[in-house]
Amino acid sequence: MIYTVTLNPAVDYFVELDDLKPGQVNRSRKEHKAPGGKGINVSRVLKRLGHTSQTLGFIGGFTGDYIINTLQEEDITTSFVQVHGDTRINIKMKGTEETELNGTSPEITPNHLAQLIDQLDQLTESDILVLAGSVPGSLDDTIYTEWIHRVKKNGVKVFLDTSGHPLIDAVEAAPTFIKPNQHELSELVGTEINTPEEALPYVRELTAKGIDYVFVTFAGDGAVLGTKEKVLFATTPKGTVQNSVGAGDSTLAGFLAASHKEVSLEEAFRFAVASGSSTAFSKGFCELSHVEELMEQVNISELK
Ligand SMILES: Nc1ncnc2c1ncn2[C@@H]1O[C@H](COP(=O)(O)OP(=O)(O)OP(=O)(O)O)[C@@H](O)[C@H]1O
Ligand SMILES: O=P(O)(O)OC[C@@]1(O)O[C@H](CO)[C@@H](O)[C@@H]1O
Repeated sequence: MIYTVTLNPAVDYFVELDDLKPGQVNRSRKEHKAPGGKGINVSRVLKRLGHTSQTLGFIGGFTGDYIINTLQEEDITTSFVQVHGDTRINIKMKGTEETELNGTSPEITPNHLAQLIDQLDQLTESDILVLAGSVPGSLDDTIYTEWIHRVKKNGVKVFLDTSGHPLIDAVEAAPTFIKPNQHELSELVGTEINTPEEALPYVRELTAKGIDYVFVTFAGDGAVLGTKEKVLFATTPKGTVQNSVGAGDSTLAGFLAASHKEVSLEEAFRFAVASGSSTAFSKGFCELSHVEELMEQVNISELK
């Protein structure tokens, strides 16, 4: 079973406006809401791609109820730990540019934390654990690192998608998979990375630490996937970006979905990139038929 952990879920509130004018009353043209948070997005995309998963993490209040109800309507199993405050609301504004305002997490107590750790301790070597998103302020930045060490003892494979200190710390614990974007990789290695070629030596360093898959995305400028054996480059399909929220989560979900079918590394890479782009070119998340269509535009080569 695939388990996704979202420590800090969100109701994503999408607002479309002509232009965002700071310091003025702005009025939206259109709005909608959706359950959000990186692990939850991975579960929702997996479902669209025909795979089941279970969502874990902390949730609370009326916003939490909305997330749970919507996921259950989509036939996704939820096993969140209930906390006392309200799950945050993240505002995603689309004017001439995309602007995001992500909220803070409700407080997570030691008791809540212990409940989630109990769930993680049930996982076994046939399970995959996705740890995705920011770490709430009431938890330690090293939490992903501790959990990677803990569940690896039981043979669990860990897919990690986070940024900043939690990522810098966790690479030393060698998760199975990481998916930094170009900026997150730059922060991780302490050097600005502008091109896939510049990423190559750092991707090699990371795989040498024992990370099986290092997947670096460059938005519409391609992606890099490194393993111990080789480092691949993929072009991204061309199209009009409608919404980049969840594109990276769709890439991760696409890679998981393809890997479950035991296809070649190249095919899994192609499917993952097409999944990310399908979401970027859609109002919501990707659809399988669109992903398959876009795969034809993804060209893979080896970086040397
Ligand atoms: N302009 C674009 N054209 C084509 N595909 C895109 C574009 N932007 C994003 N994508 C797709 O989404 C994937 C992830 O994009 P990106 O590098 O922005 O990651 P991210 O920052 O993790 O995403 P997110 O916006 O979800 O946080 C890319 O590998 C690509 O497949
Ligand atoms: O604040 P975090 O946890 O880093 O990111 C949260 C978030 O921006 O990530 C998802 C898109 O990847 C959204 O659904 C959500 O609002």
